[in-house]
Amino acid sequence: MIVLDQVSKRFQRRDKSWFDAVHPLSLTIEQGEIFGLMGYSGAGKSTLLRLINLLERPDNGRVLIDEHDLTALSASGLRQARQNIGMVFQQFNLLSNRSIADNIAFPLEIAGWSKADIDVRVQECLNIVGLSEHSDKYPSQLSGGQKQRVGIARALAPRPHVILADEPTSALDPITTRSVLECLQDINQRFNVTIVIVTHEMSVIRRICNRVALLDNGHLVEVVNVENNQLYPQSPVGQELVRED
Ligand SMILES: Nc1ncnc2c1ncn2[C@@H]1O[C@H](COP(=O)(O)OP(=O)(O)OP(=O)(O)O)[C@@H](O)[C@H]1O
Repeated sequence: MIVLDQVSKRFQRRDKSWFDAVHPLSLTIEQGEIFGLMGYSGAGKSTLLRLINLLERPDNGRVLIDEHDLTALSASGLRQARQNIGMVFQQFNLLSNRSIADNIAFPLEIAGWSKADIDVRVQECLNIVGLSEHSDKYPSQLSGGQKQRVGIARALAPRPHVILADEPTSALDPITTRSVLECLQDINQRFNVTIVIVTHEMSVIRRICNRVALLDNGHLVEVVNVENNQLYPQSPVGQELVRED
């Protein structure tokens, strides 16, 4: 379970004035959910996502994952805790000079796994995302959708409880988007991994999310349930986002 307790984040602009990217907000995401963060550009979605693994440290408030307060951890404690939180990026962020298998192995090497355990786990993850026959290729030899599957396999490799996905399908065409979303959904269902996904596409929310937090100018406007691929926001901004879909 992820608990954001009154977290906030402000950035300093070039002219030294301060800008509130995330106003104080609280949110609880249950283990096993696929939870969306949605809003217009600049709403604070990515910043909020990055507060969950402390890639951005909140100015105030606490972030609890499985009841551990990440904001109270030392640097080494935080490194350890991050093993439990995978991340998937819009532009994949693969290492171009490493093979697919070695990209997936990377977080396991950092975490100090043995070579034998890494080899087994990499094969498992390749299998899960359907890329077993591509293990010796390099990222430049894969399509966008395949690259994102490698990104997902890499995030999954250390057996995290949580995967944070920042616009994972925004660089992909609609058909590839569908297959990448199915891959995320499959991982969620098979391994009960909580997935938090930032998107500006309502279709992504409809397809795979259980709930979505709607953000507007750094404020949490409402949290909406998604049932049978439908959602009925109450807020004006939520209704606008649905209407524009
Ligand atoms: N490191 C930073 N320094 C200064 N301002 C920042 C920083 N990171 C984000 N911001 C600002 O905070 C606001 C929220 O950014 P964020 O990326 O979280 O929004 P978003 O909803 O994900 O938007 P988008 O859909 O465009 O990516 C934006 O105005 C952005 O310019």
